[in-house]
Amino acid sequence: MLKSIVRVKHISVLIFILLFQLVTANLAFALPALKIDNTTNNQRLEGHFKIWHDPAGGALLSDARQAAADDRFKTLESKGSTGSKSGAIWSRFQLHNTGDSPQRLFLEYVDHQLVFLDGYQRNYGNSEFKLVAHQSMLEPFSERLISHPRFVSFVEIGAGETHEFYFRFASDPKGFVYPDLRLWQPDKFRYVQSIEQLGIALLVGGLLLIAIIALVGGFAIKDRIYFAYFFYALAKVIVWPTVLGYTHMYVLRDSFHWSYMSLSGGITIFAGLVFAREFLDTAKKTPRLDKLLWLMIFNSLLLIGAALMRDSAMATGLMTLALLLYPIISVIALRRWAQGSTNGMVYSLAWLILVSGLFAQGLRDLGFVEHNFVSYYWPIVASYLEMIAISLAMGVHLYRLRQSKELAEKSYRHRLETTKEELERVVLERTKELQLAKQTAELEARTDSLTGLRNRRSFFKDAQSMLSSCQRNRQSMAILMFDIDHFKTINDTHGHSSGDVALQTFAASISSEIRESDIFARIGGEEFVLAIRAEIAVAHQSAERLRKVTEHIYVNAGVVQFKFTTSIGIAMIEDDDTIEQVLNRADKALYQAKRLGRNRSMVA
Ligand SMILES: Nc1nc2c(ncn2[C@@H]2O[C@H](COP(=O)(O)OP(=O)(O)OP(=O)(O)O)[C@@H](O)[C@H]2O)c(=O)[nH]1
Repeated sequence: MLKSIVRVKHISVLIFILLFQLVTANLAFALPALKIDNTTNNQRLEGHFKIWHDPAGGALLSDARQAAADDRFKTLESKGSTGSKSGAIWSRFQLHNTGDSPQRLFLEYVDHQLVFLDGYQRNYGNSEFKLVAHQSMLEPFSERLISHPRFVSFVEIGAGETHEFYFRFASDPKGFVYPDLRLWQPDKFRYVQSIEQLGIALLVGGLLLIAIIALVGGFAIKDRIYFAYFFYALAKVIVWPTVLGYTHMYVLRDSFHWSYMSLSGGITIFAGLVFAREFLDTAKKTPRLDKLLWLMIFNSLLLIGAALMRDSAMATGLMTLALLLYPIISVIALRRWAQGSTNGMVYSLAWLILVSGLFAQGLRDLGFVEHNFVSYYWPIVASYLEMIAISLAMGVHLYRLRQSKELAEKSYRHRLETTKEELERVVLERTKELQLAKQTAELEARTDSLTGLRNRRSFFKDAQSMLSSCQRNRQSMAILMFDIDHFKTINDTHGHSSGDVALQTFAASISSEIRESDIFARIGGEEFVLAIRAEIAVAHQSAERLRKVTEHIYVNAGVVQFKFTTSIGIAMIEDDDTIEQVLNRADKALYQAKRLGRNRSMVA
């Protein structure tokens, strides 16, 4: 029993579905009129219209009406657009005002890519069609009824009335068209428009800020990567408002041309590729892939050329090629990432975001992805996010540059410090050496090299100061002049070197017998002189003592030893004496001593 009830229910559902399909397929205009009233706002017509493709593009309203009568209007099958088609797409729909007052509405075209829009309206069943929209991108922007980057038309429907519409969408000569409109209350439309423009202004302003910072950075750091980044950001500042229609709305109000979009697009692609080369350092790190990048740069230059020459077919082809080649950058970035480059990692991510935006736009235009808020704005947001990601990487780049500069400065300071210390040490060492050399030179200048005693010059200097001091203090001073006896014979007998040893031994022996304050010097070959502070008697005693000391000197000359004696001349200083005068007197006394038989001392 229960089973049969379920079966009957199933059958009735099936019959209902079949009947529904039969009815909907046979009705020329199966879609019911869209109900509107004063609450209608941001209402898309999608699902409430049917379309007809006119491949030649020359069909008039009468042709479209005939197509409708022949049931040639079909439901739009794709999600995004009608795809790239030549000619025009006609859409047909009805609006029914359920309210008790007339409705004035804005009909906004949902995309910015349309070139022509025509619209016809009539009160269903009685009146003739009238033209409610006749817009063209080729017309100056200033002539638009409602100032907006996308086409906006105005319709009015009386209370309780149903109106029938035919809208013609065309992109000349071939293009992507999404035949959809949005209904707005005019005041709400203006409010949403200002919000949208604020959002776009913020994005573009952000890009401009990035461009300025990059430019300042370029001048400050003198790194050309920042200039490349500035150029790229600036190109984006130009391309997005141009593509979205704002450039024509605010700047080029009277001169629309599609080539401006291609030109700004070409420049942006070119700038992006130049920046990618710098940022990823492809010339050095991936030389083979770098050649592909050059190819892409060449393609972007051709695109710029085609846009300047206003060759639409060539520009479209080159732009498509440029976008199709874009994934190569991702490959390069991934390759650089694999090589351990942080820039490579960031760029892989940034480029993925950008390509996803462009991909979304492509899929939407081809009709694979729904035309909605996200698929409409994702490309520009993605393009912006790409710049943010790169900005972060540039920040990191700057931070690292600063760090390595600080490190270099630190090690430079350290090296400087070490070098300074080293220099100071060397200077100190050299100064010491120089002082020592000077001392040695001075010593040599006043020393007799054979005996180590003062030489003649030094004796005169030191004896002079002793003389002055003694004359000042009225002290006695004596000069003892020594001359070794028969020294020539010593030389002749024992050899010159033995004579030298005799002189050295004599000098050492006498030196050890006198006071430190006494001035002893060798002033000639075998002549020595001693200056002492002493009375005449003491001087004489000293001379005798030293003479006796000399008698006991034994000189070792190989197998034989020999002795020698010395004669001494003594002279006392007198007032106003000079050293020479005293020496002369001592010399005379010495001569006396020699004459009297040598080995004796004589007072002058
Ligand atoms: N070995 C050596 N001999 C020297 C040096 N300087 C001078 N003589 C020698 O000393 C000798 C001095 O001789 P003389 O002036 O004739 O006097 P002397 O032979 O000592 O005779 P008297 O002075 O009269 O006792 C010379 O033969 C010089 O060549 C020296 O530095 N070394």
